[in-house]
Amino acid sequence: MYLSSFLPDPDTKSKQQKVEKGMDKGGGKNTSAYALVEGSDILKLLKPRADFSHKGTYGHALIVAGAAETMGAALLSAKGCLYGGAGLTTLSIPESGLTALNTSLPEVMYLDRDALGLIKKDATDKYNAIAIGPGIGKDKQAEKILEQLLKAKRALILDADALNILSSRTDLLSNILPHSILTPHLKEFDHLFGEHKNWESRLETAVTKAREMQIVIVLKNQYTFIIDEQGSVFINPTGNPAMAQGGMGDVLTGLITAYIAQGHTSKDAAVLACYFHGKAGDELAARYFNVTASKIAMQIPKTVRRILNR
Ligand SMILES: NC(=O)C1=CN([C@@H]2O[C@H](COP(=O)(O)OP(=O)(O)OC[C@H]3O[C@@H](n4cnc5c(N)ncnc54)[C@H](O)[C@@H]3O)[C@@H](O)[C@H]2O)[C@@H](O)CC1
Ligand SMILES: Nc1ncnc2c1ncn2[C@@H]1O[C@H](COP(=O)(O)OP(=O)(O)O)[C@@H](O)[C@H]1O
Repeated sequence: MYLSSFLPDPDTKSKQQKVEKGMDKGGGKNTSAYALVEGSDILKLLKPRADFSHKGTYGHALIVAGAAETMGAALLSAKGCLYGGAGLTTLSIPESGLTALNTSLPEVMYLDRDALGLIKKDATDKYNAIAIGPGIGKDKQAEKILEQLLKAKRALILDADALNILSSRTDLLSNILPHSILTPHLKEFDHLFGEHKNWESRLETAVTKAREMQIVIVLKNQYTFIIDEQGSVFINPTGNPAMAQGGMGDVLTGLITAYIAQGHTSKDAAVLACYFHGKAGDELAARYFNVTASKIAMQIPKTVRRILNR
């Protein structure tokens, strides 16, 4: 299998670049740097829900998301996190979203956005995973919140508007801690790291940046590329065009946050989340012409159960 099968570009030199099946074979020092994620890899990564475990066992996730007009993005991320199995999920949104949160996701806790300004390193210690970005907007207030969270010196999951803010505040890039996860789609990636003529060069930049910054980059597309801190590329084979609807990335961010909260490494959390997100979409697409982001989130526990039962 060649890299070109996973890229939309028709005519790149990547035709010759080999992709190994399975995460064990690819990405290692002496083997191909491109590995196709398989169901068997996922089974090895999943942690069981153990006897005598409780909500504390599965971590506390904080998601900073939403603005008055884009509260939906915040709710979708929280939904992804909840259905992804985090022990506790706290959503930091503007107060105007509180009723919507309590009525649509009663399991999720609320942290007032203004209180977030008071967050110091100690206050973030109680969270096992912190994500910021979906629907927060790009205004000065959103910029300030991002800056403050970066100062808390925690690895973060950075998505959507957090990436857009970073594109215009590149001085903040140096505050991103190792093992943080960036989840750009094509446009967000190019805004952040410069325009690219094709996917192959975009992928090369992603590998360079992931190594340089010691982060994980989830470069979203029909086949999402997960690039780890060593620059190894894991290709996610699940997902389909029925999923091409707004809010899909917000759910993915929540799901990644859930896996980090449950104690996975950044690379494993990204691989698990992308695989199940796409797999849930594939299962739903067998019955529905298009699938909504909410439906994907709610499908996740069924998809995980089915894969474990195999
Ligand atoms: N219910 C809600 O409140 C929703 C809020 N959202 C949030 O709203 C904010 C802005 O989202 P927007 O959709 O306006 O901006 P985006 O930057 O996500 O998309 C802008 C445009 O870029 C193009 N684009 C996106 N992905 C692409 C890809 N993979 N390849 C090629 N072109 C691509 C599309 O034409 C799209 O209209 C984000 O923070 C996002 O999280 C969205 O997630 C949608 C749902
Ligand atoms: N054609 C497709 N095939 C597979 N996955 C897709 C397809 N279209 C979108 N997706 C998935 O949906 C998500 C879209 O993310 P993003 O563009 O950030 O959405 P949004 O900003 O609307 O939440 C990504 O995870 C992407 O892989």
